[in-house]
Amino acid sequence: MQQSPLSHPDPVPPVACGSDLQWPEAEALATRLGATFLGGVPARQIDSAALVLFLDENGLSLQATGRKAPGPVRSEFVSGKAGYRLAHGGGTGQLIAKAIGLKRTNQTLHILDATAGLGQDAFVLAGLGHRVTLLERSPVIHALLEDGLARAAADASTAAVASRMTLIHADSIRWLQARAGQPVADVVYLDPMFPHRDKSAQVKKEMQLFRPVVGDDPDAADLLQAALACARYRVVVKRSRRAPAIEGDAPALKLEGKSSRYDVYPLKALPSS
Ligand SMILES: C[S@@+](CC[C@H](N)C(=O)[O-])C[C@H]1O[C@@H](n2cnc3c(N)ncnc32)[C@H](O)[C@@H]1O
Repeated sequence: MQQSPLSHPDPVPPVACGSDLQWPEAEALATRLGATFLGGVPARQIDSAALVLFLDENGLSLQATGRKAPGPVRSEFVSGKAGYRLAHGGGTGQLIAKAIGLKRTNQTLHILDATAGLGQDAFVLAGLGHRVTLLERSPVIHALLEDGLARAAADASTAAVASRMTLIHADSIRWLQARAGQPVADVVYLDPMFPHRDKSAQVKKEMQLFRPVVGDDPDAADLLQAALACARYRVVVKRSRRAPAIEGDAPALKLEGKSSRYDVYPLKALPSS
């Protein structure tokens, strides 16, 4: 796994663990992140911090502390929504697949997901057979995703999909700018944070914990420009349905779903076979 110095300032919450079993791993993570290590203590009993990274037998999660805190957020591929979608998903009929531009199920591409987050969209794309390189700049979100991918790689139901996903810890703007003019992937996929996103209960809970860690991604316009200089065929941007397009070049195509929209910036026709 590649590491690189980051320019984005991130508030790093303290790290705690569920039992002595996870102690060495949790302590090593705290050292790596430069975070305070709280040892083995239930997250709900920690009053000193608003957020905590908590490692237990279910993996690494971001949790709010205190008794009335919303539930944990983790990168999860084996169970929950991602696992269900992999088993029962809509294949190339899904809006995200249409935005990427697939015409046939046997066509595979190299996709760069430059705003990896918890990896849910990248997992859908890798589930369709694509090779996905994931870039995430927040050390906290990167740690959650790294943990989710490791658990997916160890489970028979998700190992093949996880093997097509490569995670890199980097700021995508700098990473792409360093490669400007050379195609780094067939498609560059972006899903930056937006101040007023979806208000569904699940998204709300995730965002309550996510936003203090990653902020609002105010540099999304720079990211789009950097992506346009590095994609072979197209750049695809996910927005919430009513959000304006990212500032700068206008998308040539907009695909609207129930809550999300995909803005497509084509550069060159995709191969048809
Ligand atoms: C809305 S979340 C992405 C969610 C993701 N699509 C998923 O399915 O889980 C946006 C993420 O992009 C990351 N991000 C934003 N700008 C970035 C950049 N320039 N480089 C790397 N990561 C970036 C943020 O740290 C955040 O984790």
